[in-house]
Amino acid sequence: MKICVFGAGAIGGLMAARLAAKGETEVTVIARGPHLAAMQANGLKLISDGQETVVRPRCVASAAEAGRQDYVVITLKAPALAGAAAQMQPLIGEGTTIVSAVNGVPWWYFYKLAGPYEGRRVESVDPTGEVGRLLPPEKVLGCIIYPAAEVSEPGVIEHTYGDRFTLGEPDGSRSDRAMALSAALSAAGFKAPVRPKIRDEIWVKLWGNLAFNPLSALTTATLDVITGDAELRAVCRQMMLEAQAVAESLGVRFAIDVDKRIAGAAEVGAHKTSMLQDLERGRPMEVDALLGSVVELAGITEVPAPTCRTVLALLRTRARLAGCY
Ligand SMILES: NC(=O)C1=CN([C@@H]2O[C@H](COP(=O)(O)OP(=O)(O)OC[C@H]3O[C@@H](n4cnc5c(N)ncnc54)[C@H](OP(=O)(O)O)[C@@H]3O)[C@@H](O)[C@H]2O)C=CC1
Ligand SMILES: CC(C)(CO)C(=O)C(=O)O
Repeated sequence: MKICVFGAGAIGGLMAARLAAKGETEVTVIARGPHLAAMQANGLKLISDGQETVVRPRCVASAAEAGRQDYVVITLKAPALAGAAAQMQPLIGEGTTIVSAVNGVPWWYFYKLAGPYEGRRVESVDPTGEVGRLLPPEKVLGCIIYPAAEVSEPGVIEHTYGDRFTLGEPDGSRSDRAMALSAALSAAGFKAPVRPKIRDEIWVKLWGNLAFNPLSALTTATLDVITGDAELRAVCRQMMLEAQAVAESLGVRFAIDVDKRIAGAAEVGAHKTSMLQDLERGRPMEVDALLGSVVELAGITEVPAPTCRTVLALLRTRARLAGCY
């Protein structure tokens, strides 16, 4: 099985390192800059549970060098997707499965979503339609990322939490391609269940990101401060309730309630959200995938989302002024 991880930073590096260590799949990573150079020179180092492992997957700069793949796992930050979709074309053939492992509302969200919105485009993440054209939804397998990791120095991935990558077909089927990838990830030491309602899980993950990440970027507060402050917590809760109404109008069912989700985030403690980290490092922020898309879906479904809209306006300006949007 040929698996290419496109954008093998923290999450992609973690996945690639464990797959390569298992040795049952042919793993290629596509990365760039000093991180790629370090992996090519010294291998990919994974630090996890106090253990260091160095593996040597094929590390290349371009899809042309990697060639056709059985699976292309996209682990880019959301703002990089539209620009990178064209670069991925040499990886994609008739039998290729594209695994979308990017936080937020994905470009394929409305593909095979039974109901009045089937086939619509999510403009916030696919503004021109190019992403959907170059990465056709019928090739896509959804993936929710639960682990946490970071590139602590070029070529080195520090894995801090979690080992689950939930998979799911847009139509909910237990397809051969989903089961085969699940088996490969499980053999590499991850939990990789194939779920019938992948959009329900997208929303539970997104629920936290759409509220905590923007508020942390606006206030510079860590998760413990946001969830511990009555006023900020109320803003988060209101955003999450608005988002829940949007999602439910699209057929999503939440397995937990909003207060349980907030309590879960509070347990993470003094964590700087990824959006705050991106802001501090001057990197593109996942504004549209995490919140712009939710406000767009609120418009499509005609569900009022005034708090989400207000926070989005503030966040866009904050991100623009920092050169991160
Ligand atoms: N890290 C985490 O703990 C978690 C991350 N996620 C989500 O996972 C996704 C991936 O995040 P994460 O792994 O942290 O991101 P990273 O920034 O660590 O990894 C993305 C990598 O892709 C590279 N890249 C970007 N564009 C290209 C390109 N055109 N060609 C080759 N390489 C490219 C980046 O290089 P460069 O650095 O040069 O831009 C970077 O190395 C995001 O949606 C994130 O929100 C979800 C849960 C936890
Ligand atoms: C804040 C947290 C833990 C949940 O919203 C997260 O996933 C992030 O930092 O992006």
